[in-house]
Amino acid sequence: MSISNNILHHIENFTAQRDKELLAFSLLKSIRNILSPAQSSIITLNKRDEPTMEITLTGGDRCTFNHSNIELSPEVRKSIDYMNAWHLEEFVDAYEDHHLSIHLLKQSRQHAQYLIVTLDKKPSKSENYIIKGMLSIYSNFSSLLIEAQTDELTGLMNRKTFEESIVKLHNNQNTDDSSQNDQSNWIAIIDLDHFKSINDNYGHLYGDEVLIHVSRVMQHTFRMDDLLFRFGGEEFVVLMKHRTKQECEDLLETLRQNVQQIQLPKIDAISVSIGACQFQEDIFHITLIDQADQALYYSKQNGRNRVTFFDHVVSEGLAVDSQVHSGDIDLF
Ligand SMILES: Nc1nc2c(ncn2[C@@H]2O[C@H](COP(=O)(O)OP(=O)(O)OP(=O)(O)O)[C@@H](O)[C@H]2O)c(=O)[nH]1
Repeated sequence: MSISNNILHHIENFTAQRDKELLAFSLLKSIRNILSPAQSSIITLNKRDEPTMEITLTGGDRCTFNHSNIELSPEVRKSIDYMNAWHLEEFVDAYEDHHLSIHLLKQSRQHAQYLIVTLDKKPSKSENYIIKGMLSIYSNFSSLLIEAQTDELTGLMNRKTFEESIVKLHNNQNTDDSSQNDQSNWIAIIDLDHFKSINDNYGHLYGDEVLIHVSRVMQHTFRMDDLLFRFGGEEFVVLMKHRTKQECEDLLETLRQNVQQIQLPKIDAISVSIGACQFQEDIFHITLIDQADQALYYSKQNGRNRVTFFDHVVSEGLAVDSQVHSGDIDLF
C-alpha cells in the first residue's frame, strides 16, 4: 500500500469509530503499523497526576484496559513531569538502547491523556510528520465523539450513550469471569426527591444548579471505571462493574449521604431515592432497567431518601414480572 493510501486507511479507521475506547484502540493500531514500536500505550492521569487508566495493545489485535495498580516507569514519570513543567505537548527522550516518545493527547481540568511509545530507534522526520497529523485527527475526532456522548448540563454521559453502554456491558458479561469471586455488575437508578417543588419554588435555573451539584457528588463518589449517566430530567443511572453486593450497597449508601450533605442556599437539604439490581447474563437489559426502576419505586413509596435492591422488592412479594430473556427481542 502506498504511503498516502496507508494514511487514508488509518483516517478511515478513526472516523468509523463511534466509541472512545475503540478510537483509542484504532490509534494504537495505527501507531504500531507505522512505527513498529517496542511498546505503546495510552495513559490517563487525574488532576493529582495519578494514573487512572492504561490502554495497551497486546499481541495480535487485543486491547486491554487497566484501571487499577497502574505503574508508570520512572522514565515516563520524569518525562511527563518535564512536559508539565515546560507546557510541552510532545517530548522525545533518548536512552542507550531505546527512545521514549510521549505525546499529550487531551488535557482538561480533571484529566490528561498521553500516548507513550517506546521505540528501538529515533523516528524519522517523515514518520514524525505522519504521527503528528494522525494525532491531531485523533484529538479532533475524539472531541467530537465526547461532545456527542455528553449531557450538556452535567457533563455526565447522555442517555443515547447509556443505551450503547448497557448493551456492551450485557454482551461482555458473557465473557467475564468476575462472577467466580462473588463480584458482579450492577445498575442503579438515582432520582432526586421532590425536585418539582425545588423548580416551582426557586426556578428552573436553580433546579439546574442542583442537578450539577448532584452530578459532581456522583463523580466524586464512584470509581473511574463506573459509568455515570444523566438518564433524563432529574434521573441518573450508574453502571458499577466488578463489585460484591455489599460493596455496591455501601457505595450507594455513601452517595445517598453525600447528596444530603450538599450545601445549597435557601434549601436545608436535598435527597435522592435509589433503586438497584444485579446484572444477570440471561436477563435482557430492558428487564434489568425495569427491575432497578421497581426498586426505585419502592424507595419512593417508602419514605424516599433510601436505597432499595430489587431482591428486597421480590422478598416483599411486590415485584412485577416483566422478564424478557436474552434473544427474545432486539430493541437497540
Ligand atoms: N431544572 C430542571 N428541571 C428539570 C429538568 N428536566 C426535568 N425537570 C423537572 O423535574 C421535575 C420532575 O418532577 P417529578 O417527576 O414530579 O418528580 P419529583 O418532584 O422529583 O417527585 P418524586 O420523584 O416523586 O420525589 C419536573 O418539574 C420537571 O420539569 C432539567 O433539565 N432542569
